[in-house]
Amino acid sequence: MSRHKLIKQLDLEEELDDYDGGALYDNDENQGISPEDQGTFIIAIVNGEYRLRQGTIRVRDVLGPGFEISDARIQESLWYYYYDVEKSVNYLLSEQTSSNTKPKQKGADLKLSAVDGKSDLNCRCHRRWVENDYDLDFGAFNDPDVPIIHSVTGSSYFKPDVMSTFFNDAPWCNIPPGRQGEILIEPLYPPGRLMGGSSFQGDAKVSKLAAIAAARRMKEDARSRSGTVTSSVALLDKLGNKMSLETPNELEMAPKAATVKPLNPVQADTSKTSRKYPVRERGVLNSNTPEDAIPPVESIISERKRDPETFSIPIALPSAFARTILGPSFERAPTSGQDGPPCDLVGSPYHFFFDVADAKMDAFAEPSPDDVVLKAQTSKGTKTTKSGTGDEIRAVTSALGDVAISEAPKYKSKNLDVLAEFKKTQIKPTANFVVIGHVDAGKSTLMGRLLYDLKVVNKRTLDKYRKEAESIGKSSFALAWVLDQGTDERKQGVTIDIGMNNFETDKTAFTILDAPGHRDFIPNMIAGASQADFAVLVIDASTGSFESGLKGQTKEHALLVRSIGVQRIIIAINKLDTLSWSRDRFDEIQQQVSAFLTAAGFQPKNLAFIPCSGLTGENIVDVSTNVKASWYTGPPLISLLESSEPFARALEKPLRLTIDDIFRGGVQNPLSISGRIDAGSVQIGDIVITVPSNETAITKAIEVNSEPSDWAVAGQNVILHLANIDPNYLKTGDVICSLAAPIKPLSIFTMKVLAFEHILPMAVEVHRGRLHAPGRISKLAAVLDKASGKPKEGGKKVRIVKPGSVARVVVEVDEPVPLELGGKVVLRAGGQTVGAGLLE
Ligand SMILES: Nc1nc2c(ncn2[C@@H]2O[C@H](COP(=O)(O)OP(=O)(O)OP(=O)(O)O)[C@@H](O)[C@H]2O)c(=O)[nH]1
Repeated sequence: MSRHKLIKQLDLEEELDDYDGGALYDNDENQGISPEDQGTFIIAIVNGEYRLRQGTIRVRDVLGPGFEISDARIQESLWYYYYDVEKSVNYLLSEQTSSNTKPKQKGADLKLSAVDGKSDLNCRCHRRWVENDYDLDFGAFNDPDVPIIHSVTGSSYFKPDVMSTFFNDAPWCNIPPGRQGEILIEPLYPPGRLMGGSSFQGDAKVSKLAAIAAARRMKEDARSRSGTVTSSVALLDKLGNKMSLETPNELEMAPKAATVKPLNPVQADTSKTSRKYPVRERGVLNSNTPEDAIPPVESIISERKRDPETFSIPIALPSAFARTILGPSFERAPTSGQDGPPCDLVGSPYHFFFDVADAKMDAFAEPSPDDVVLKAQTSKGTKTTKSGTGDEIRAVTSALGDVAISEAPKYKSKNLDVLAEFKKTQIKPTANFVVIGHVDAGKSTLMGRLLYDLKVVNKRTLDKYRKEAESIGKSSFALAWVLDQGTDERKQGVTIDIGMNNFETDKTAFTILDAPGHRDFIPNMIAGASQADFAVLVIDASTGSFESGLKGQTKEHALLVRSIGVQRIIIAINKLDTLSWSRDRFDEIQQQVSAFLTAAGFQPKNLAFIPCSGLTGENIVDVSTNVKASWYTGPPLISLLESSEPFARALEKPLRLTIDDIFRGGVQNPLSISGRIDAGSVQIGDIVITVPSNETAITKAIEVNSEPSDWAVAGQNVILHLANIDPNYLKTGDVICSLAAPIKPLSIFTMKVLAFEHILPMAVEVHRGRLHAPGRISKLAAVLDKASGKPKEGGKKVRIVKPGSVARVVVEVDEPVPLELGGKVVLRAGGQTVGAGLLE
């Protein structure tokens, strides 16, 4: 029911007119009220008004016409008794009786002592009455049975001595607003923070982020002071200011340099210390660390030490919680003054840092970095000259002998010749194949069977899947569960995302990319197809299923993989066990599919047909021994897979790796990405750049097929563990490139497209691997001749491209995308694939 309807029902438009809601919402304090809350608020007020009016009428009825009383008085008692008519009447009657017998007295005559509104609630109420010089009804005031008193001005007040019963009649959480303001007690000190103590106020308030930053710095200081790093800011300033991080090896040092911090909080006044440590900011090396943006707690503290008066802030004792957690050092009473930890930090999280840093690590307890250098100079008899640059450098250089930077670069590159390494290792040829086809054609079951028969999956695991599948009434899907690992996939018996698995034969290392067949998950299918070297098209041969599949995703998937660049396709005519291995059916399907695929651009030599049953395992790893299937004399599926051409690795090209997935949160490797290396190579310590965010990252570690490796090359499916990059700059579909030759992201491009549906200038989604970018076809440049690839006669005046035609179109995307010349792209609109092709 809408708000307006409700108000109408109450017939209270008048009340609404009188109510100045606008003024209320103009008030700053109420700017945060949502429209819904405003509605509720208005209704609450209107309801209250309504109940007051109704109550007034009923009270008057009960009191009778002879009882002289104002509406306001009745409504006050109704308000107090929470619209209870009976209580209000009783009260008004008793009030009338007492006012007839007891004299009134002026409030100004009232003498009250100990008026201290901060601590004594009763006195606070008294003070208010005295200050306002209200006329009070002292008869009622002295009567313990009367909880409320009235001034002669008509206002009501609650008696202080009945405060203990003040809320007795009020429902919890629904205390009338008029009774809330009077009992507010201002806190004596600022609200407690994490450890329950006080904290800074006003401008000096420190954010949680600053607290974390302070904690981190303190930890680093503590580490550096324990002797591992004896380098200094001054020394690095002398030498390191001139550091430029143009080369990867130098950049490697950046994080280490940045870990060398000022030795104590006072020194950390960033306005004075010029830090020149280069850090990355959106892919650019510059001299401002992100920490500079965080209000440094040390600088606040040093300010406080210098000018304690400005920062004289009320102090609270540490809370019991803080004392319990942090022990007896927190027991001491807070102090003020310049020495020791800032008094107002006692009991706050920051105090802990001071306890450690100030008490245990006096900033000047050890020689300063400059002292180290001077000592070194003296001990080696070197003289510093004022202007002799060479001497100065020599002095500093000799001092370096005393400076032990114990932290070795963490992700040191072995500077391997990766291509030579690759040639040496004699890795098996690898091949990725995508399994495509209409929904429920039996793709996952077929692959599950293949892995089971190859002993990649053991019997125990399969028995477990069988049991679990049976328990949810999906026993026929047990083999499919080898690939379908998601809970939803298993519950629904439908593949949703690409299922990946690896297996090896004597000749080749394969990666299976099991695509979802359902039309809703075509974008995921595209992601799998774009990583594939060849495809296995699974067709459900059973009656009616083949026909509906051909109209559906059998056709769409085949066209898609072809447009993406797949040239070889194995067609598994599946579920022949349901047709008693009918050769006729097999021949019929082979004929139709062959005609369609050659029309779609596949060469007949690149097509291979096989009759099979994933469920029974016939013709998968071994040739069927079934007599009914004896008409098939060809090889089993595994042999067809092995006979695929080895993937031609683009080893010499710059690194390209499309991010397939991003993993966050591991302790050792907080940020990792997975994907297939399309081109080039990568090794540990390499600096890579992500496109389109243009962020650099260090390759911390590499995994190839779940095994750690120092390097990886094109064609391998890898996990890269990255460092020195904010995960927010990474998303699936982005491309990891070599620093030397990154992709230039495109906002507009021309492509040659095979139309699946009618194409006109229209909004589309651009798909490439996991990349999905909204955009539009802004221009139809020409319709092309399929054979020659040249514009057809009159093909330049094109308004619409028919399905099956090839056209040149201009595509614009909302955000720049990492696409390159020759890149394969799919265009979809309204949940349908409208075309696919390559960038020109
Ligand atoms: N009789 C018979 N049934 C099969 C065969 N292969 C698969 N099935 C059944 O077909 C159903 C679907 O199998 P899936 O392997 O999930 O099919 P899919 O193509 O992977 O399905 P999506 O990935 O969701 O498109 C299951 O009930 C399987 O048991 C087969 O060779 N013979």
